[in-house]
Amino acid sequence: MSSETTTTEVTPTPFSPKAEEEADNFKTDDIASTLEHIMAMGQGLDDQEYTDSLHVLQNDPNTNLFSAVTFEELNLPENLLKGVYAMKFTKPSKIQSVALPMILANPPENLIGQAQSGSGKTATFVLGMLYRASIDARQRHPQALCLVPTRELARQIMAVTNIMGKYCDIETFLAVPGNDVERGQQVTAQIVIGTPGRVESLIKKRQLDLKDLKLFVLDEADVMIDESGMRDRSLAIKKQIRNRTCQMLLFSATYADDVREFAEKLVPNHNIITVKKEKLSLDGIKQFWMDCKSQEHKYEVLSDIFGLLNVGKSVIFVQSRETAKKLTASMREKGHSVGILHGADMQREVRDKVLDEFRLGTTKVLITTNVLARGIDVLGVSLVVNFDIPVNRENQPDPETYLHRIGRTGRFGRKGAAINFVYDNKSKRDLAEIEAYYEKEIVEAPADDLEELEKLLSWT
Ligand SMILES: Nc1ncnc2c1ncn2[C@@H]1O[C@H](COP(=O)(O)OP(=O)(O)OP(=O)(O)O)[C@@H](O)[C@H]1O
Repeated sequence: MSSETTTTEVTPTPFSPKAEEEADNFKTDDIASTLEHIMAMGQGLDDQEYTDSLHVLQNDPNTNLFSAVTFEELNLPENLLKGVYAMKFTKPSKIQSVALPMILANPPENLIGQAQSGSGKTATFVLGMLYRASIDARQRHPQALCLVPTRELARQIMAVTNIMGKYCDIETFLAVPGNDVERGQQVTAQIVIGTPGRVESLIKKRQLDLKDLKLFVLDEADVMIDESGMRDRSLAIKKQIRNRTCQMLLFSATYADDVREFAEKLVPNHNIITVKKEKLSLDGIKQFWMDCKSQEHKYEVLSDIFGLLNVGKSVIFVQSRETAKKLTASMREKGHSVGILHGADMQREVRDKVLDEFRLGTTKVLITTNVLARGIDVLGVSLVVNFDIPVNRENQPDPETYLHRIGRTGRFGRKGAAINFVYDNKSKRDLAEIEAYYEKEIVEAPADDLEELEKLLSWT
């Protein structure tokens, strides 16, 4: 089966003064348990204008947020329906209404799911996990496991699961480095969400037993099966599942052709939901390119943008941690308050704190690597800057990473913009290839006329 979707325009979501006040009063001392609170707060950030526009989108059959059915009509059990309403969702999106009947089917069905960034895939598989884990919640071992590529995404999905699972009598366990299980003890939680390395190590130490697993989810599935380290670990973990009828769900916004083929071999008797690549770019995200003339001049242009324009929360993507550090130093030297997050050589507590502060709005500009390119859902991100055009290990343009990066804005019908910095023939060629791949025009924006840029970025 296949589903093709498009989106139409809605208005942006300001960070409300009330939420900012709450954010100021909120201390992030206990990082591990604060995320749920922050995300629950985030649910209240939207204004009436957004809600009205969302209503329009969810009733327009041409959008990826449309659904012909209500959550009630999807036959969700009462406790899950209450969980959905705790998230303040009123109507399912297209992926939710198409995938949930397969996910909740009995006997369970396998699914390879694709839908645009920010269209509600997380809630789709989280409801699946809560549903399977609730069937016999008295069991004191894992029933559902979700593997993701980064600790940040694991924490986020855990928070969503805990909010949605408020009315289910089940426990969750976050399998990321730093969250240890006492020696001699086993994970008894019914739902486990984590990174492949940590999950594998718990299995090796006999602290995690997957023998009775009923549901195995790979989120950001294309990267989980494409990057050799992740793939090896994910496959080794899958081998530990002895329940032959364990349901498998794969989700991502992108699947390169060869990755999709591999996924199809990996998941037996699967249903598949696909989106054509020309339909993947969201109309709610304006895309621009800016000729910065030289690598060094990119630093000046970025500083000018944040010095002169009043942009909301922004994420700046760079290719390497060295560039992230250099750019952060340069921006701070010029008086900008920016956060930095990268995977390598950064303490995990610091990583958690940096992202929590960005969610709270304490930091408005975050400089990061591809570690935050996928899945991260922070309300109010109105601008993404590709300081470096994304390339793969062979130094070739990487359209999948591009789509995920820009998808940190324009979430669930909101509006946003992405600016791509180019400066030489290679970066221009790489971006042109990405533009051709998605068949969506990327418009030139001037690097030396910020008044004009402000007009281009505006949605009004
Ligand atoms: N039915 C719904 N009604 C209103 N908001 C929703 C609904 N479903 C999801 N959302 C919200 O939409 C936002 C994006 O959802 P989510 O993070 O699940 O997207 P995604 O498809 O997983 O994105 P990505 O491809 O980036 O991983 C979240 O803030 C989520 O709470």
